[in-house]
Amino acid sequence: MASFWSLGSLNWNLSFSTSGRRHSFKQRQKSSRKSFNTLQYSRRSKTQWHKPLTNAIFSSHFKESSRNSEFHIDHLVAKGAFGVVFRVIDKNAAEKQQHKHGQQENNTDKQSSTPVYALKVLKKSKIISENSIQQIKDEADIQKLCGHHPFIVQQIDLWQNRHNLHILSEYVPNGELFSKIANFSLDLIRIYLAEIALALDFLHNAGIIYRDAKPENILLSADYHLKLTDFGLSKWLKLGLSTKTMCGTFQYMAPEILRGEPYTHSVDWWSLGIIVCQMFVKRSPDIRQFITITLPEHLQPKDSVDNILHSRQEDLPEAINRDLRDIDEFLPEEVAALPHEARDVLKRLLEFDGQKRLHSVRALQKIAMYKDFKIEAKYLLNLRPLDIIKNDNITLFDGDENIRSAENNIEAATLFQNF
Ligand SMILES: Nc1ncnc2c1ncn2[C@@H]1O[C@H](COP(=O)(O)OP(=O)(O)OP(=O)(O)O)[C@@H](O)[C@H]1O
Repeated sequence: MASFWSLGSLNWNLSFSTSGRRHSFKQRQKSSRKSFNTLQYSRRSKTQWHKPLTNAIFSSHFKESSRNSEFHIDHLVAKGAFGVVFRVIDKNAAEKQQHKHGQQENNTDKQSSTPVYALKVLKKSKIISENSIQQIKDEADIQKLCGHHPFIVQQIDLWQNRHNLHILSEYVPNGELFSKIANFSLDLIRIYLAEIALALDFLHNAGIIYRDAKPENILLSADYHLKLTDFGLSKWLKLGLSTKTMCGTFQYMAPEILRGEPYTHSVDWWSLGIIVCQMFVKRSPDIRQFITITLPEHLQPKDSVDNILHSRQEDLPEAINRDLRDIDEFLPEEVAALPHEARDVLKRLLEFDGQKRLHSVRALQKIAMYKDFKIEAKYLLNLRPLDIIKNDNITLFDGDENIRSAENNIEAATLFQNF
């Protein structure tokens, strides 16, 4: 969870400290409030039902036979806005495996083939009270449709019990992008930028805008390739169309979103530009110099995102533009010392004008950084990021110690029991 802070020298944090949706926020929509009223009405009007009403609300997407008893909770991975993520072990498969290994003494082998998954558990009551029913269904649909992509986390199953929704996904074992790696070489960035670009381009072509690209949602697989997760702010939107709901994580939000203007899929490429800039120089550009966001007094950045979620339209940040004469004014000064192809890619991704911004894999392929390099999944998967990490003397942090602490395991068990 603390990956943001592991990049200690990131000097600007306009994100909002939050116990809720970590640093992300979404403006409440009138339409979803309406659906909540409808829900309350039907709750009153119906006198008898066999299953809890909340089951019916979600049953189109989350099957009603809970699979909770099939899994051991191994440990708590993260706490999110609506619930928690656990690392779980499939009991049956683990038993079969143990049986198979029978007399074998080699513990390492047994462990490496343990059938583990990520289980996201979300509180129905919170989803209903936040008017996020459709959002959670879209999240489930989108991950289901796109999870077969090599750089997107695959969804395995969805179910519910009386109080919670469950999303079972493949477990991505090496944590969030910046919790393991703090220094990135040009060769490593070239691979990682290409992998996330492919994932975003795939989503866009499937008629989805992602809207929450940030290091916390980019996970490192066993062989240190990347996987995009968390479709909580994604929305169905055909390529070429625009939308205007103000949402995202401040530090990664494109200028047009901050200005409250209609925006397109190119906002995801802006966020990618911010992430790439962090990889190159360990700092984010400071958009506050160019867009002054004036929050109402009761909504200062220290406040929880929940406050913003609940705010009325007129309470939302007001953005005032200052003209940008040269992109170098905006980028951190360390960028000037980077090689030409690195500066070039940053300038193209962090183009203030959403229409002029680089916004496709095809365009990315044409720039200097990708000369003699194929931005294709097959090509990338044949590369070995771990070799580059070793060759370029990049330090890997062991983020697992915390996760495996006894305290964490007790907290996980208690949390799960209470769910
Ligand atoms: N499949 C997975 N494998 C390993 N870790 C995961 C997986 N899915 C999620 N996580 C971890 O759990 C964190 C929270 O997951 P996710 O973003 O899906 O939940 P959320 O409730 O939407 O959180 P947030 O409020 O931060 O957006 C991720 O940032 C990541 O560290």
